[in-house]
Amino acid sequence: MSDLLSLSHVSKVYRQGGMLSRRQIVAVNDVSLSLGDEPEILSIVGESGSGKSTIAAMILGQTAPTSGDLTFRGNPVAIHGRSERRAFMREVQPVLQNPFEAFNPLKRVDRYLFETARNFAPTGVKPDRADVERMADEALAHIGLTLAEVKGRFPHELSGGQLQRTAIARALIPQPRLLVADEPVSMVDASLRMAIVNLFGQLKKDLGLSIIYITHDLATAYYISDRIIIMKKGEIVEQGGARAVLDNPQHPYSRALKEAVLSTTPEMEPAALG
Ligand SMILES: Nc1ncnc2c1ncn2[C@@H]1O[C@H](COP(=O)(O)OP(=O)(O)OP(=O)(O)O)[C@@H](O)[C@H]1O
Repeated sequence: MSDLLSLSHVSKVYRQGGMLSRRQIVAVNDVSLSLGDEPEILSIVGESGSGKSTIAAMILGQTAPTSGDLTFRGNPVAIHGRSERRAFMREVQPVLQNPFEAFNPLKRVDRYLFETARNFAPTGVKPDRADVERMADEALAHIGLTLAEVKGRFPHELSGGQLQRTAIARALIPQPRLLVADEPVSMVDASLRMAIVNLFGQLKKDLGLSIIYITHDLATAYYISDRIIIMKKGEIVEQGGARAVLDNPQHPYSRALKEAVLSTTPEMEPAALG
C-alpha cells in the first residue's frame, strides 16, 4: 500500500529578478518526507524563510517542485484538469494563516460555507438548501460552533478565534483526509491558540484526519504533534517523534530554537518543553 503523501528529494528553486536573471533562491532543498495511512499530526517547524510555506504550497499543488517527486495516494500532485483538481481538493484542504484574509469582509461567512458545501457535495448529488445548511452545521459542530452562531454574520462580527474555527470548519466540509495548516494560529490571540491547536488533535481522533501543521511555535508543535520536522534554510535538519526531538534535540539549530522558546515565553515552564 502506498503512502498517503510522499515527498521524495523535493527541491524548489525560485529565480529572482525575472526570467533572464541568474540569481536563484533555493527555497526547499532535497526534502523527503511521508505520511502513512494512520492519522497523524506532523509539524514542520523552522524560522522565517526556512521553506515551510513553500512545502505547503507544493503539497497543495499550488506550485510545482523544481525537482523531485511529490505524490498523494501514489499519484503525482501536479494537477491540470478542473475535475482532477476538485477530486484532489476533496481530500487535501488548506487552512490559511490569516482568517481575515481568507474571508472577504463584505461577504457573510455562511456564504463561504454554503458555497463549499455546494462545490463538494457527494458526487452526483445536487444539494438543496437544507442539505447545504446541514453540511455546514455538521462541519461547524466538529469545531464547537453551530450554524446559528455564524449565520448572517460578516467576518468582523466574529472574533479572530471564531473566524479561524469557521475557516477550519469550511476546510472540513469536503470531508478531507489531509489538512495543510500553514501558521493557522499565528494571527489568533495567544490565549486562544492552544484551544485551536487542540482541535486538531480532536479532529485527528474523531475524523481520522492527518494534519500538516506548519508553525514557528515550538510549544504548540510539541504539545500536539506526533512527529516533527525541523527546517533550516530549505533543508530538514532534524526529524522524529515530537517528544524525542524536542526533549532531546540533537542539531544545534534545534537546540537554539528550543532555547529561544524557553527564554521568550515566560509562562512556558521549562518542564513543559521537556
Ligand atoms: N514566489 C517566490 N519567489 C521568490 N522567492 C520566494 C517565493 N516564495 C518564497 N520565496 C523565498 O523562498 C524562501 C523560503 O520561503 P518560505 O515562505 O517557504 O519560508 P517560510 O519558512 O514559510 O517563511 P515564513 O515563516 O516567513 O512564512 C525565502 O527565502 C523566500 O524569500
